[in-house]
Amino acid sequence: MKFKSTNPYNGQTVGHYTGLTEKELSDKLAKSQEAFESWRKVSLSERCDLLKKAGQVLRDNVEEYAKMITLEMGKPIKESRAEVNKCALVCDYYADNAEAFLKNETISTEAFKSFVSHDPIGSVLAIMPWNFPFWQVFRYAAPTLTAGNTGLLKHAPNVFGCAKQIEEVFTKAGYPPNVFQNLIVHHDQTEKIISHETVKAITLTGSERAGSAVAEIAGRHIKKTVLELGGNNAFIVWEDADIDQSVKIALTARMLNCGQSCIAAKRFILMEGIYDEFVSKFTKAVSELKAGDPMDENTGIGPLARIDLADQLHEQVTESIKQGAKLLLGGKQNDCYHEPTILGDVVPGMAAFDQETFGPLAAMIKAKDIDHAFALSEESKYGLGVTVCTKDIEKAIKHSNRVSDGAYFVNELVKSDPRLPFGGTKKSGYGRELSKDGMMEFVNRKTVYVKK
Ligand SMILES: O=CCCCC(=O)O
Repeated sequence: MKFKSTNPYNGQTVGHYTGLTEKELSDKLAKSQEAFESWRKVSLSERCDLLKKAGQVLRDNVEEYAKMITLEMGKPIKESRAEVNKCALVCDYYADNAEAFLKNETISTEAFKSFVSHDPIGSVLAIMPWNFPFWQVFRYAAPTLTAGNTGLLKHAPNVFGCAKQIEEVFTKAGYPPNVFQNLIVHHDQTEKIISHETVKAITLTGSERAGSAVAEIAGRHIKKTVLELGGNNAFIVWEDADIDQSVKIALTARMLNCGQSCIAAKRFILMEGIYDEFVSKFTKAVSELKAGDPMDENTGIGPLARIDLADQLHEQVTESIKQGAKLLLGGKQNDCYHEPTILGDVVPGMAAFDQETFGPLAAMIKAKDIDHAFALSEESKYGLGVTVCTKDIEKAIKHSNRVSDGAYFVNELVKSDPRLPFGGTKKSGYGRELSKDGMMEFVNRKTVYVKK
């Protein structure tokens, strides 16, 4: 099978890739198992040294990798560089902390000795999306490989060039062969990979539909999954918030990566008293974003990664307007490009409220008071994260238990950080990435009990 990646900005072909035959795939799976047998015996300090080197390879080649990201999925080049550098950061983080995370945990009992050890489990398959094509892979690979597992990557077909480069990062860093392998495969081959005896667990970042399909197959084979799925984050602005600062945060929260992020703020829930001021300042800020070629240093907003994504966003805009939302800015689509769009007077029942919108569309929603704002925020099947903007920090902290999502950020956009657990609730998935939690997902926390 042949694959092709295409620059969404100009439609030019970026690369051609040949898919693995069934025989090649079986060979790669066998090699992954073989590599695991020796990789698990490599000392932790050596594994950490290699991870540090991987971070250095990323830093040394930031321009080349950032260029591939931008060419394949249209992210503005400055954001692509930031993504590659963040991958280097997550390598450093686990290289520096793996020993502390993986050390035996003593638990006192009546035994002579009792403790929990952290053993690797084998090959972990990652099914990853195109929106942060490097970051999503490194945040799984850094802890998972360092814990002594081997990695298999099934990346999104529109970023197979990135997938190839990621495999090269590990090779250049000096990892033993087959500890990390990129699999150029079609979706149809996924079931075979998941059910193969070599694969012990699966991590997926993607849509609710993909998550459910993968978890179903994995469940049949009693294999663990970590799922990081869609989101419809609320960005709540209280009456007392610093509006200029909130607008600045809101702009990045919604427009980073051209809005193509699960944790992007999508529903802006504004107290009635500040609704007009926030909407007018936010509209001005969004209208000043410079659209254009994502390879251009000054571009703030590029195309969406594929035309079907722009079509889908446009449908959500059109449907919401039919349902009564007011078009305040943008609204037009041209191939993969969709104008940054703001809809006012959005209420539950409209597409822009109920559905995840994966692009530069911001829904402005009025709330009567704080209780109403939290009630609106909770009116979502997703649960990735919520932002609250306010000057009353203590009150905001007190209200953190009103949010059932996986994250609650005050005066900051919901973002991932290697030091903090990352993941969702409800239809946003389960399990945690990053921090110690992320490393614990794919180890056998083994109870050791020793009696004299
Ligand atoms: O679609 C999910 C985006 C996650 C971005 C991040 O981890 O920062």
